[in-house]
Amino acid sequence: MAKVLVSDSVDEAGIKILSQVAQVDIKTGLSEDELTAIIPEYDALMIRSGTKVTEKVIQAADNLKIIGRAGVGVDNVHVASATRKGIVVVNSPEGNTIAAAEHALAMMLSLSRHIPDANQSVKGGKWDRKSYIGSEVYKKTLGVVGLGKIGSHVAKVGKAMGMKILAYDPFISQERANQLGCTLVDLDILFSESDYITLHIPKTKETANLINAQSLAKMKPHARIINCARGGIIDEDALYETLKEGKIGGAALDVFASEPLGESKLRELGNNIILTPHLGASTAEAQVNVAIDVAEQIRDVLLGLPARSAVNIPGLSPDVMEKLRPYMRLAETLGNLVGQLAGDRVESLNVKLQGDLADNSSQPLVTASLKGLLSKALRERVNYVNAAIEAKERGIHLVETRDATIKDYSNSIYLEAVGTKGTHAVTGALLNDGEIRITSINGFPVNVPPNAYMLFTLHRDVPGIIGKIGSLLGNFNVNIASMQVGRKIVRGDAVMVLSIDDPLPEGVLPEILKVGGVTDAYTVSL
Ligand SMILES: NC(=O)c1ccc[n+]([C@@H]2O[C@H](COP(=O)([O-])OP(=O)(O)OC[C@H]3O[C@@H](n4cnc5c(N)ncnc54)[C@H](O)[C@@H]3O)[C@@H](O)[C@H]2O)c1
Ligand SMILES: O=C(O)[C@H](O)COP(=O)(O)O
Repeated sequence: MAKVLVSDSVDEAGIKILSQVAQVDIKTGLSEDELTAIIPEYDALMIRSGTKVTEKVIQAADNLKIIGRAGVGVDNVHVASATRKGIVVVNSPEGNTIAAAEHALAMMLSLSRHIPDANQSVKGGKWDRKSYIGSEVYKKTLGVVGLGKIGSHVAKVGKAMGMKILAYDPFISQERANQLGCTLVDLDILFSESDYITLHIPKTKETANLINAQSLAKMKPHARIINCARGGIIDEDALYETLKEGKIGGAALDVFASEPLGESKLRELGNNIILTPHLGASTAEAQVNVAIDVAEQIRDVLLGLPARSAVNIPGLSPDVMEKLRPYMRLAETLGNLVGQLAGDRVESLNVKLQGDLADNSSQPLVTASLKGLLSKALRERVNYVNAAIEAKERGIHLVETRDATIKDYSNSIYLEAVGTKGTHAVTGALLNDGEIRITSINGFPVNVPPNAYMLFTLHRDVPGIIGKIGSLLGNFNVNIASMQVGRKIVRGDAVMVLSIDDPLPEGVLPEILKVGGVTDAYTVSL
């Protein structure tokens, strides 16, 4: 039975789903070394933001097939290492959108009405109504940095509260901004014109310290800034100085450059800052959503099905996947075949998707072809996640072409590879019952199913050759299951495809090559 490690606290609904297909171990609070020591036992890992899945952990994860992040941000996972190792990384892109947006809105209202301090004051025995005069958000300007899922919801609610919404997001269309009633502006304008600024962008190389002393200096003296996105997007030292000197109205932070927040000058500030311990996704509803979403994906991947929200392989809708699944097998088989014919050190692979496969949704067939091609060298180390990266690292030049006009067998895949044994090309298609047929070898038409052991010869189409090869195989006690010859013109060049019951014994291939008229011969195992 597969084993799943759950190393952060996730909702029971997720554990129930995982338990249907796997042994589930819940071990939270592990150090990097502790996690590295036990990870080789596991097929899947389920985490939230607490577990740091470092390169070291991934290196040790020899059986891991999937890392499921019960939430949005995968910045705590070394995704590049996971991809290289063929581990799928999935998340729950929408499960906590509303929770995070509502937390940002709660922060905005808490700042504007001094809720945390007023609460402390009353609990401390006071009845002070003068110190907590607030300000309304109505008719104020809200600047949303990042108009993605969370930013859009914040913008909608802000709009409903009567706020004017400015937005900065270089990747969002004017049309989308118009739909949301937002005015797209550049970051400088957003900072200088907003009364409230809320961040909803990922932490990337570009966004690290995006909000720094210069941007904070552009804010209006009473303006407030909220970060419920990721720590490290605001320079915490610059924010501390700005707040300490009273240059802006306040700040509310749910996320920090280093978490859990240790000793920090931010804790010393007074009532102009609100700090929460990364609570954006912490609602009962969001935790059920993300746990179910991610557990279902882990279950599916363990059962050999695709994941719907993989961050390191393209996600496919179920209907596209349904159409492609049989062709993935075909592409992989043909990749494996052409790779064996082309020999070692394949330099290039041309993948031509024909007929109805010639649309963009068929892209995974290119990956499947690469997986097949590399399977001889990499065996089970290559999969749909790392095939493209492994091919690139080996310097394999990939050419993809599409031709919707080629309709023989209605949908077919043509692969051409160049390797140490020269240029070889194969075409394959599916019969109505889903059976694979190899339909051409090096341009010679054939119609053969793939077989575990096969022998291909290239020869002159002259009388006697087939008989000679047949008796040679007989002498070596090789049993032929099926045989077919493909030729373009009578007495020209031809290809012979033999399916045999066992691997070809040592020494037979050189004997076949000695038969007069045989120009080349290959054994293939599919
Ligand atoms: N505090 C929490 O508990 C919590 C919960 C959920 C999500 N988050 C975080 O909130 C953030 C937003 O999540 P989301 O689901 O809305 O993501 P999303 O991908 O839907 O939206 C992110 C938006 O940021 C934009 N963007 C990217 N780079 C940008 C840049 N340099 N400048 C401006 N805009 C840029 C993108 O175009 C996109 O529209 C993420 O960092 C996520 O990890 C935090
Ligand atoms: O990216 C996210 O989904 C949030 O930061 C939530 O993190 P959490 O799952 O640790 O609460």
